[in-house]
Amino acid sequence: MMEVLTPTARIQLSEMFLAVFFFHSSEYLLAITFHGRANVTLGSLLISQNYLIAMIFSLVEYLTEVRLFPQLKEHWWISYFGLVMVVVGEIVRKMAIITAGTAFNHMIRTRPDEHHKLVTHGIYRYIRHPGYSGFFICSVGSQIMLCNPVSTIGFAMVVWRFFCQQIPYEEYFLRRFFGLQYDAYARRVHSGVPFVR
Ligand SMILES: C[S@@+](CC[C@H](N)C(=O)[O-])C[C@H]1O[C@@H](n2cnc3c(N)ncnc32)[C@H](O)[C@@H]1O
Repeated sequence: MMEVLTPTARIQLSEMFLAVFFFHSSEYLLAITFHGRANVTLGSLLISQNYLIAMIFSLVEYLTEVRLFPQLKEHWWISYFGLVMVVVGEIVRKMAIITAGTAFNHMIRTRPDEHHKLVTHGIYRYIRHPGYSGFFICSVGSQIMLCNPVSTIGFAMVVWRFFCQQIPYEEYFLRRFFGLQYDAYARRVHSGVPFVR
């Protein structure tokens, strides 16, 4: 397949596959590091059905456009801007996971746990949901990197909408666990996701 692709497409698709591979393998390894092998399932790879559909859609868009409008993919400054977003998003998310440690789990905690402490230091001092913020930047950046206009808008809308629902749900439990301490923290620090206070 690589032979039928333009040199540009080979570079951009390789960057995409590397970014995806790095994202999932590092999420899994960090989950094992903080929670132990016995407590981590393949769910920590964060590959859901909806995610696979989005990735296939993005690939189909890329391959269609590279055939019909090859010039669209030659906007290297746009592509590199997307690459920078992917790297920045990854750094923000990994800083969140490393800072929160065992408090960062892939399933929202709905029951109090004596070992669960409110994290407000490190990157959480500046962003309330750095893990989500990083994911948002990284996923939108991946589509900008591919110069995929439809998927850029689609990913931004779908991921934003997901976090719009996820954050109030997660914070409902955080308020129950940490009460006024969480209220004060939430008043002080922005969520890190656009238009979600
Ligand atoms: C997938 S992690 C995401 C954490 C955070 N929303 C973020 O974006 O960095 C979800 C878990 O983190 C926990 N959590 C979220 N914010 C926290 C904080 N500031 N301190 C401790 N635990 C937190 C929640 O209870 C939930 O079980």
